[in-house]
Amino acid sequence: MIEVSGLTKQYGARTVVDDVSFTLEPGTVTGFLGPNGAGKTTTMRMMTGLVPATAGSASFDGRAYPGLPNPGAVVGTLLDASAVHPGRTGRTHLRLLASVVGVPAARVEEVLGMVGLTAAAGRRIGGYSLGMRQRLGIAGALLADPPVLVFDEPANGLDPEGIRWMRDLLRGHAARGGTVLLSSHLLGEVESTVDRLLVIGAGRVVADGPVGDLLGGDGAAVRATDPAALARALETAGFHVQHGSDGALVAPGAEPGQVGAVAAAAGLVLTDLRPVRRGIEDLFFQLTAAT
Ligand SMILES: Nc1ncnc2c1ncn2[C@@H]1O[C@H](COP(=O)(O)OP(=O)(O)OP(=O)(O)O)[C@@H](O)[C@H]1O
Repeated sequence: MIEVSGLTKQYGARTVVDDVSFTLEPGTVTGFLGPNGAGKTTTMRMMTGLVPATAGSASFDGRAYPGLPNPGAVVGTLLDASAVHPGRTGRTHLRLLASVVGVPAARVEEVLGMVGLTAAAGRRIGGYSLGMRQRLGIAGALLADPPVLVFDEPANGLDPEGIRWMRDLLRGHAARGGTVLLSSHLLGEVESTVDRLLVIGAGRVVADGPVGDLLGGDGAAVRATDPAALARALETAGFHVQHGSDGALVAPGAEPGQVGAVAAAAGLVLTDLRPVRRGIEDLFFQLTAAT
């Protein structure tokens, strides 16, 4: 288990991470979400000893990262994918890392295959695309098959296929009992990957809980062949009805099943029915307005 307790970082008079505490359980993927500058990277860097904390602590099964005998075998980090020597090939870079974390060179070929870089392994990193650099960074994090992965904005530069691949990788890791923390400023990027959201704003944790609880159904959007009749039926059934900008009707607070039942009872034909979920931006503004 990972325990972060009261982590705080001040740069001069500015507190950029303010008393951040959370725990991460094995078998889960946690999304660390917040807008640019919220303090995600700084928190992750403090957790992994890259920057000293002004106050507070982070421990991995009871030990601080710098105190781990072989940190790379416990925590795989993706914290700055550009911090690699551009003149080296991907393979050389990983072989150097492998010697640091104490894994055989054969493992380099395995992780190159896992991240889809086998064909590009002999090329210089300077010629890699951003997505390829991300994949190389992920390969490095996976080298020692660590139980914990701490990834900062891993979707950066990845195309939709790459994002799907990463989701499978991280979900697979958690399914095998691993612990994953991944940051993003876009909910859509991580929504289907994570079990839990940890939302940070202006250096403080503003929400922490299962995705469904934080972003649960907030209403239903519906289209019908006779929208006016549907609007009347919904209002008669006690739902408030709004006209969405895209022509759909929106019933705040309604479950799609309730809307479907009203339509069925009124003999109306629906052409589209889906839950409306508030985005991270709405959630974020609501949470920060409340604090
Ligand atoms: N070395 C530093 N010196 C001074 N201020 C810093 C330093 N590093 C980060 N900050 C500031 O700390 C705040 C939090 O930055 P951080 O990179 O942790 O945010 P973030 O949530 O990761 O944002 P992003 O999504 O933009 O990466 C920002 O205002 C940033 O300017």
